[in-house]
Amino acid sequence: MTSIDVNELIKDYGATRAVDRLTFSVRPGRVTGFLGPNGAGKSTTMRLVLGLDRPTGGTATIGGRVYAALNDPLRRVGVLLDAQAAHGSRTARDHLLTLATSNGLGRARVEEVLEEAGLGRVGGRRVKTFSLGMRQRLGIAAALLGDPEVIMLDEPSNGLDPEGIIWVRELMKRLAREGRTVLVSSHLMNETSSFADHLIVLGQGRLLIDMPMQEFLDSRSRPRVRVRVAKTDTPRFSEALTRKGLRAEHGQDGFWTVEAARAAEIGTLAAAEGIPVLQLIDEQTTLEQAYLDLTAGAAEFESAADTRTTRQEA
Ligand SMILES: Nc1ncnc2c1ncn2[C@@H]1O[C@H](COP(=O)(O)OP(=O)(O)OP(=O)(O)O)[C@@H](O)[C@H]1O
Repeated sequence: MTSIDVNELIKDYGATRAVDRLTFSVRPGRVTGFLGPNGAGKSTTMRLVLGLDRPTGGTATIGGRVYAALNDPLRRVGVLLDAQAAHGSRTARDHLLTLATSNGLGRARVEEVLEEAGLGRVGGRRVKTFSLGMRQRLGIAAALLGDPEVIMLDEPSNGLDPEGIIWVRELMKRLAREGRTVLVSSHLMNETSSFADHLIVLGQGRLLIDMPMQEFLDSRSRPRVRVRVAKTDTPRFSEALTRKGLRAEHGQDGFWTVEAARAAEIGTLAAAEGIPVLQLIDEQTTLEQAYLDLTAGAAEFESAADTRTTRQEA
């Protein structure tokens, strides 16, 4: 079985350290989600694994060998890096045929992957007439062409419609069930949690998380309660929460947000104090929020709005 192994990997572009002493393994038989904000180093890491760039330090290997040393690389590793890579004036079928014949693969395999990617009926159309989603499907078809043990997809759901997103999700799960090594990059935590068994998160070129998805879900998704009491009861309620060691914030909308607590606990506490509860809601911190908290500060580019909010809070 073939793993991708990254060991103490470093890549500098001038003064920018894009990848900073990364060490992790991508194992077969599961889908590994590869996440991080813009500029975190995901694409650079993938390019280094594929020998498209030279590391400044460390190693990146596939099945223990650098990509350039693999025999028959298309049959070992399937890659989607840039869906725009196909030549626009070629038909989708010709694009795949060129790849197939230069790698000793037959015409029948081209038809199989066209069908698999839902492009069976448009295989004769020129790529320049394709939507982004269709190009994405073509890129995935090309990645599957050599029936490879290792599949690396950079943002495969980019431009896909909801049906396409479900298709790519089911495809990745199936490839992993077949025992292949599947590495998929994304920006979106919620989306990744729908298909990945394992999670690797980067921030500013460094490894932030390398753990099973379920473990991340269990550790990051905490319960919390939103509760409202009368203004006159606010000081007593605040004291009661503090006595219980609960962390709470009082918002401008009059609600308290109590972290790591459930409605039953807060309702009982208020009742014991004789404080009428006006509203009480169980909440869950969302996965996307947990991910944003994790990568906060590691994002290279923040939107102007985000920066403003941070300043106001500071
Ligand atoms: N060819 C290059 N020359 C100079 N700097 C580069 C080059 N490629 C990447 N970088 C820099 O390396 C860092 C990591 O970029 P990279 O594209 O790997 O991140 P990413 O996680 O894939 O981001 P995104 O989600 O935006 O694709 C960034 O600071 C980027 O500007």
